[in-house]
Amino acid sequence: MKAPLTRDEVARHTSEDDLWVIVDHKIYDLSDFVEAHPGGSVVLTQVAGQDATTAFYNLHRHEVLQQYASLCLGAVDGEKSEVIDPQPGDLSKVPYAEPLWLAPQFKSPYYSESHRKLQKAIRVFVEEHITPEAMQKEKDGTFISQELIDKMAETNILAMRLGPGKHLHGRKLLGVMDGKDFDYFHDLVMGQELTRHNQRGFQDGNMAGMTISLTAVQQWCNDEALKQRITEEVLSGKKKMSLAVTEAFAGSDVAGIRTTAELSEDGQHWLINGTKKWITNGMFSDYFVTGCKTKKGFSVILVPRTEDVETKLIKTSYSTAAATTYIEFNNVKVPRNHLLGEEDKGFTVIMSNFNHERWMMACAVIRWSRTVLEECLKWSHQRIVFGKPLITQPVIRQKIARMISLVESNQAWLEQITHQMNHMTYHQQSTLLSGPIALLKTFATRSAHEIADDATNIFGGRGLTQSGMGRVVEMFARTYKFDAILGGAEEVLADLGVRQAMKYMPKAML
Ligand code: HEM
Repeated sequence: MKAPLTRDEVARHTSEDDLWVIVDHKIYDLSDFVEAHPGGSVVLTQVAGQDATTAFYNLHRHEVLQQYASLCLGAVDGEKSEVIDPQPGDLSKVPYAEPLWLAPQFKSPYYSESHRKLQKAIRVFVEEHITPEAMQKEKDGTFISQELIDKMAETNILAMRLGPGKHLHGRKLLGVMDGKDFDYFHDLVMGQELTRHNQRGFQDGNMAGMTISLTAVQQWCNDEALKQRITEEVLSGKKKMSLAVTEAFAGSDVAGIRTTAELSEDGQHWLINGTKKWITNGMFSDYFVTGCKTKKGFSVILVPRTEDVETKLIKTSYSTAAATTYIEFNNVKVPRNHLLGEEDKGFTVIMSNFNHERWMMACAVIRWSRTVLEECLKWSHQRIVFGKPLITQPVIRQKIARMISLVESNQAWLEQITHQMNHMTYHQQSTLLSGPIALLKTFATRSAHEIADDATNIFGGRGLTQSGMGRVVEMFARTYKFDAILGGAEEVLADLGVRQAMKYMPKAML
């Protein structure tokens, strides 16, 4: 019979080729791992035969133990593990790590049982199917796999990403709800949960282009058969698409773009010439919703990839998994019915399309900020400095207080705007909510700026390191600017928000 795994037994395994330690009441046989340990062998021999729980959590993320579970011999006789081992779909027990509506003790007027069911289902999906691929792609910079796209098409995740609408009717969403019941709070849940793999480049690589361009086809395509075909191709994952507005010549100042669209002599085709820059997912797109200069203004045209479309990868500060692209249109011939909205009236198309994009970006960056807050709460309880946990330092508590206030106020404003979206038509949203959404996104990314700064200081060197304890904070601090710039830069959006308010000021003297 095997000897019971007691602490005395552990204390007998203290040599480099026979080395056991205890972490969280479990015994690990590190004999074959000592040489491979990324932290070196010396530190392990120093704790051989001992309880190394405090030392371990001072230096490692809990997930390390899950990755190396095969080294575990079992629990110490009569003892029970104290650390929470998260299972797919679990809610975090860390205060403020989940939005209040998910904390059992709190109530919210906005969410019902179907939001909870969807939240649970998408969290499991993200943890099981998206996170492993996201981590790999963020590192190697390659694009999303067709296998994952197919899974997201089958479960209707792709379709949900366009927001509520007729395209969801008749679809079963992640097996838990009917598409016709999907509202903007379900949309918010999806937008927030889909960031939880914490890989910012991959987050955009995961069909972000589709979410901001197929919406324009849905709302503005004048040819019903064309609209149905494109929607079917893209939502089934067979074809990919992106929004091609920004150029080297013009970013937020859309009026300055130089790509031209001219009608052919027989009037049957558009001929597109020009370039586009920083186009998310462009490398693997089959269609480009493209902003063009036309005779008397600006128009939006759906351009299919042909041999006259050239795409080159741009390296940015997040992973090339996002497929950020430079595009050249060289006399590309596009059928006339591919015009979206009216000729020369493309501003209306682009501006109303921007609302959902900016709102989605706010959902995502607010959720990311919350994850960083959770990381800071965990780390400051776990990290021992000057002989005490970091959280015992008042200066750290001040930083965390500010983070909590920013995250919670952003989420509350987001939910209030989402509630309005649920009660407005697309047209009402365009006129009444473009200002509030622009201001919300600006406030969310300014908050992210402060949160990234404080979180990096809390994590110290680890906040600057791409692996290990601080990897989530390092990624956030390096990439939150994508949310501050894409979809409209902070300054432009802040200005838009105030100009919208000016429009509605009473004419009379006040
Ligand atoms: C089950 C036991 C252990 C496993 C599986 C393990 C695994 C790892 C891994 C994967 C890393 C790379 C960094 C990361 O991903 O977090 C690492 C780093 C490190 N480990 Fe361990 N480790 C164990 C126990 C220990 C113990 C008991 C100590 C110290 C007493 C220790 C000290 C270190 C140090 C100093 C680093 C470098 C950390 C840094 O650069 O911040 N390890 N370990």
